[in-house]
Amino acid sequence: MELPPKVVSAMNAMKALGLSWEITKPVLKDLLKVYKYNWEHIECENYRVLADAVLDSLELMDNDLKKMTRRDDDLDKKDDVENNSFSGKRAKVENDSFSGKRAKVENDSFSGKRAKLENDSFSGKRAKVENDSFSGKRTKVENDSFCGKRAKPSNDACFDKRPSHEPPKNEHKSKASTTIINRSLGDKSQQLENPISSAAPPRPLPARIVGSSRGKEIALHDNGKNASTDVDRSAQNSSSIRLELASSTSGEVRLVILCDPALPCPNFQIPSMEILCKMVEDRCLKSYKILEPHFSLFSLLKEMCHCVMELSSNSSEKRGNIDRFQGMNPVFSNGQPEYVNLKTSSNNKNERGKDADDTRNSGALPNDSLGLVLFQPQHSSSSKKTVAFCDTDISRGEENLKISLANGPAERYPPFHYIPSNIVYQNAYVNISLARIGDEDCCSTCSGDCLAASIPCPCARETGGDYAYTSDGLMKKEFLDAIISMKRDRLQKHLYFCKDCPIERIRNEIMPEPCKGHLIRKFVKECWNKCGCNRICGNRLVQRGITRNLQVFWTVEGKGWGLRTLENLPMGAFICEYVGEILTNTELFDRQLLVTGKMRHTYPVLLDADWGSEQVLKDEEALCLDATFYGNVARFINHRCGDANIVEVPVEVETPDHHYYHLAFFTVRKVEALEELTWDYGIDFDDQTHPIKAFSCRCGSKFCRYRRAQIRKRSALVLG
Ligand SMILES: C[S@@+](CC[C@H](N)C(=O)[O-])C[C@H]1O[C@@H](n2cnc3c(N)ncnc32)[C@H](O)[C@@H]1O
Repeated sequence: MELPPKVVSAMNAMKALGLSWEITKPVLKDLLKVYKYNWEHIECENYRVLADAVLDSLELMDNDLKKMTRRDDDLDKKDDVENNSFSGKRAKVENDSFSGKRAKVENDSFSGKRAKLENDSFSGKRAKVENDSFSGKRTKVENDSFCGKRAKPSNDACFDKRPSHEPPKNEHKSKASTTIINRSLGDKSQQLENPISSAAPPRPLPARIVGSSRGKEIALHDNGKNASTDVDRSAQNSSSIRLELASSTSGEVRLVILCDPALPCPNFQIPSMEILCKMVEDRCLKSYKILEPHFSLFSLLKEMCHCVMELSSNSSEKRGNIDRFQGMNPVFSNGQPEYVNLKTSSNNKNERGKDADDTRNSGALPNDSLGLVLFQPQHSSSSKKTVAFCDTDISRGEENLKISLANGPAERYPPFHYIPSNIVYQNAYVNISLARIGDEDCCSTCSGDCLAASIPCPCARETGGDYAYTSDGLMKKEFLDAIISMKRDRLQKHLYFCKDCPIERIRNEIMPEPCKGHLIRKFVKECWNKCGCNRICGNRLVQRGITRNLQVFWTVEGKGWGLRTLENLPMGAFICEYVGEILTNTELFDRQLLVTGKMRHTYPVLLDADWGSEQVLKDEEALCLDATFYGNVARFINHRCGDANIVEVPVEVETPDHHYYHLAFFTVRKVEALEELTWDYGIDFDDQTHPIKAFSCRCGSKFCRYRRAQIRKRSALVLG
């Protein structure tokens, strides 16, 4: 029978990742069921959800095989073996592939915290958490993904896959969450644990706006005195993060976000309100194409409050109360539950006459506030969290333009010294002297703008007799294309192999391995001080520094900080140079040995053009740039496999040799404002010998090499 085109496309996409039809088919089948045959979810991000689900199923098969082996050895656990025979496990693998996938999607969108947030053990969720005993998050998510919308009996059936003798590991944790509630809400907890619905019928729409796009359920409650008790229990039962909206007849409206602390999630961090808002706003913009320029989550929440008031009291008189709704405050935590206070009182005093901000530290909610409450899970209460509200220039005036920092966790902002141009650390030999620049390497007879002259000057020699830049200050397409194709073809032909490779020498002085090859680079040569042209000559671009509006921001994919543009960029636009300390490779190697604990290196770059063309390069001539301690904005550029939107171009400015040069980033396509700028670091994720341990790539590209490497590894484990 001929397969539907959508199925064929999905299969082909998986095949391209090395995943066979046999492995993909059952997973896809289940995914379609879960998503009610809505292909949109499955197709987005080049079938990312499907790829994750298949990967998870492979992993589970692998785990199951391992478990089986262990169990085979253990005669006392005969029942276990029966429960987990390969065929019996099949259903489990398929189911888990979904839950795994679902967890992944949500992790992706909430930078690792989602899986945590997703678990709902607040008040009425006790039974559910008790069921959740199979293996932490996964089983819990399985429930949500598979059975969340079903009637209770089938819900329970989902959990029955757990061997009956396994203890309910998380039972005690649901108690912990209750403790938090009581502690956090004080006398309000009872109201929130037994929420009572509004006099008006539950309104699914506002709930959807705030929390549904990833399948989150939101309970809309009213804890007012005159309300009835027909809460939307189904939503409550299947929810994992809840936003409670409570209003009273006295005009108080409170928004409460409840996160479950029940399951261990060492990386759980409460996001800053500003980041949270930004993220939701970005999503809204993306999903709903909201064009209103002043759209903000807070306005939306405020609107929600208005609606609650209007619906619950049938009166618009109380709007005044909410109109005094104020902006959020930065949140600082010292182990207390964190919340942001949306004050109803214009003088910021609560009814006890205390400054409302003080309640941040008391752990109690002010009685007269609109509290947007973020509960901090108990297990991470000791970790210090700060929220950065920086509207600052991270370059401290060193660049032509301010480089802003969008809000993010302040404690995660790296301690480094901003420098606008490279600086020699110690032993690197960088010979910058006018004497080394011959007549053929400069244009001393030029004047004004070289690009305006009818014949290209000697400085264009390096780029084949034509300038690499257009008169608009962009890199020419042909030049960009050549650079990109050389980078892509690295395995084919564009590599130099040293006789005596400085890198291999450092790794093993006595028995160095053969050189792994160095990329042959296509250089740009800019006019410089010995040239007759002026400073605004079109062949001086990189040396004039940053001219685009850039911003460092906290990525949602879990990549840490990243760099984005605040303006639309055409193809070929210069972004910035990679600036850092100029080190010899030995110095870099020594540094890496010294790095301890949580200290992380940025990815250093080797200035390795032409190494292979030299006989033997002395250590002090084989250079690299390290931006860990001293660097510029480029240290925030994250990696993307294959289809990054910027590319690094070697640029010769002060020296005619290729030991030391500048590495400048140019866009390879149009980039829209607010898009992250990414660069392919050229990492080989299979290379275990690289001095810097590769990270788990979360670039999200369909060309992701890390993902492929993982697939290869797992397939090898499972299949052979
Ligand atoms: C040059 S820094 C980039 C800025 C970095 N994200 C930060 O917060 O400072 C390189 C580091 O960022 C992280 N990173 C970059 N690209 C990544 C990706 N695609 N996936 C996951 N982590 C990434 C890795 O920890 C890497 O070592």
